[in-house]
Amino acid sequence: MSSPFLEATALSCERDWRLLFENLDISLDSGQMLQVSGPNGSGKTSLLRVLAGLRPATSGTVRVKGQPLVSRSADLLWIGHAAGIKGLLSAEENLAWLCALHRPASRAQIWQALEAVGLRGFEDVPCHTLSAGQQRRVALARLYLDSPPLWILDEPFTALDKQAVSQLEDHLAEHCREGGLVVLTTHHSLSRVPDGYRDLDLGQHGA
Ligand SMILES: Nc1ncnc2c1ncn2[C@@H]1O[C@H](COP(=O)(O)OP(=O)(O)OP(=O)(O)O)[C@@H](O)[C@H]1O
Repeated sequence: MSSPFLEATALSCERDWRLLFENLDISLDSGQMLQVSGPNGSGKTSLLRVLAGLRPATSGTVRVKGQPLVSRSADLLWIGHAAGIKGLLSAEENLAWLCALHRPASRAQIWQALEAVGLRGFEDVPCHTLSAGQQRRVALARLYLDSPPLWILDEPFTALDKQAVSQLEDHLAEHCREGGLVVLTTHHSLSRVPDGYRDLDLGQHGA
């Protein structure tokens, strides 16, 4: 039997001597979406960072395709709750830089991705002059470029208007339908979820 794409076993996480969650098991395969929910401070971001290999768990293991997770794994795309873009660079430059680190993209592909997130005409202005929602769209444009199957997204809907929220929901569901996987946190209640949707409430499963 093949291993799940993402498998976390007996995960526990402590921060500042506080136990956020313990003994958490997660198994996720192609087509599935996991929404990590729970109150502020319950450990959602901490869990996502552990699953993305950006911080160690206090105990437990994370495996991707049966292998121990390595930091900067090429199998996953992480977008944190801060837009994570450089204000002095343009939208195009930000994406070119991020893509160069992971999966190179041509100028035409980057412009297409920016168009997909409604940023046509804003490709070459410095990002610090964009609104918060536009800056979020720059970060999310990576979801419209060649990307790994597993997307780990911390509060991706922050600052987006209604139309952009709806578009992103559709895009995430489509990614799952096409065999991708999504792990996300959001306080927004999703109105369209794929068949393989699951919720993990750290308010109930946390420590
Ligand atoms: N860099 C840090 N150093 C120490 N403690 C931290 C750090 N980041 C977060 N924490 C603590 O870990 C706990 C969980 O934080 P986390 O950001 O994972 O929660 P969250 O569920 O994502 O919250 P929110 O819904 O507010 O985004 C909080 O009590 C927080 O104070």
